[in-house]
Amino acid sequence: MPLLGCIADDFTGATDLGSMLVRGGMRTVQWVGVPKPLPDCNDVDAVVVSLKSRSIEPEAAVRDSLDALRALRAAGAQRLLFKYGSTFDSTPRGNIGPVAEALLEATGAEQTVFCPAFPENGRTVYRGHLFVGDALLSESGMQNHPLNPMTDPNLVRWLCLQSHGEVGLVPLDVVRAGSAAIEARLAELRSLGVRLVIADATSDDDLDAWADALVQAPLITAASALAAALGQAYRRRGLLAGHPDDASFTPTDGHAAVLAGSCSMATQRQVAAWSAGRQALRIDPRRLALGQGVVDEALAWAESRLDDGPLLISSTATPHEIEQTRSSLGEQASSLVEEAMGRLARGLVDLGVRRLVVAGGETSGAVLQALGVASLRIGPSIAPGVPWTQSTSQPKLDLALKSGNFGQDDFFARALNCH
Ligand SMILES: Nc1ncnc2c1ncn2[C@@H]1O[C@H](COP(=O)(O)OP(=O)(O)O)[C@@H](O)[C@H]1O
Ligand SMILES: O=C(O)[C@@H](O)C(=O)COP(=O)(O)O
Repeated sequence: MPLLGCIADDFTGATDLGSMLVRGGMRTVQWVGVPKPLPDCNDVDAVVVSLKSRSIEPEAAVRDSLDALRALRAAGAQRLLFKYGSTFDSTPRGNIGPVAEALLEATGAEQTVFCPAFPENGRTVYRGHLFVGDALLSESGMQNHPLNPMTDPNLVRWLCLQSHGEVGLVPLDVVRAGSAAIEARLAELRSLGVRLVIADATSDDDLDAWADALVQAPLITAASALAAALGQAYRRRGLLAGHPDDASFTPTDGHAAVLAGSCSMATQRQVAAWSAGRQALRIDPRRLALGQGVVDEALAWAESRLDDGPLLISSTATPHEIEQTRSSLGEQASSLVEEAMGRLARGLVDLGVRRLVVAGGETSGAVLQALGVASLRIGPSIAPGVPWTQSTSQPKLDLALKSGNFGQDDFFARALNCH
């Protein structure tokens, strides 16, 4: 029976979380949406439901998250974790605040923490301010995100905008005083009616302290890194019975390709590094909007080259180019590109691609939905937060869903072993 049920607001975030749960010693399955009928979950410690709820209307995100909660409860999950991006990807309207408040209501939990820190990937929270490496969130490149520009690094202020309730903070000095001090501060905030609490944390030891403090919590909201610490804390308390998974599988035979729809800075570097010496094609959203057969052209290009080795198709653009596209296409630019990425994925699989790297959370959601993948097994890690996964349905596909800002510059070549 799963101890922990997880709701992830995007698909790369879900595999990131799956990878960390496995690292934390939890036997984990990942569902793409809510499967019908529900699979048997007796032999797992954690179930992750991947939603595409990060950038939709807040009401729709709440509805999808509550559906996922019902399914997780029906599967027997006792505790709940709501996973969002370690860069707190959201807008002043949501969806982190509205979903968290709806989950508080539905679970009857009195309070929940918000812990986006992921120190191994440079995301730290100090005095409620989120840093990416040495830069404040709002100067990290995330201020230019096409869907959720992160223009304020102060998470207390940012979460306040999206929530009804008051937002509190457990600062680092309390965290460093240990889990009992954290619990005492949470109780004090509860007595003041503060139900939403930002968690300072700048190191993995801080996450261990948080995990110990939250071992009995019915509802936690966080990025993935806390999950690894939570798994270990659950085991220390004797809450996990089975042996951890060995996250390994035999790579599937077939062609390999990369689809990049992320415009994040790390993806821009990764696309440039790949394109410097390997097969690469760029698609232009403005040509997509004109209905110029861009997807068919790209698939014809791929068909004649797949035998020569892995190739990349991307829409990755600089902030300036995105601005230009947005001024001519408006909001529809993102959905046009996502729809094209879904069709490209289907076309590539028809051409024999069986190993697919996808860059971008929304992009991965569009691709998995287009491919009709229902659930994934978590495999070996390629970079912190990015594992290989394998689809459990036919045709068997190896999928690496890369969060926009994760991975080294040569991530694509590393993933596909083509150094
Ligand atoms: N050239 C482009 N112009 C405008 N939007 C784009 C372009 N390329 C991709 N997009 C859109 O930008 C969004 C990127 O989000 P996502 O895939 O989640 O990446 P990340 O993981 O970096 O956040 C997607 O909706 C994608 O369709
Ligand atoms: O926690 C993270 O940063 C990632 O798991 C994640 O969710 C990032 O989202 P995308 O950059 O949109 O892939």
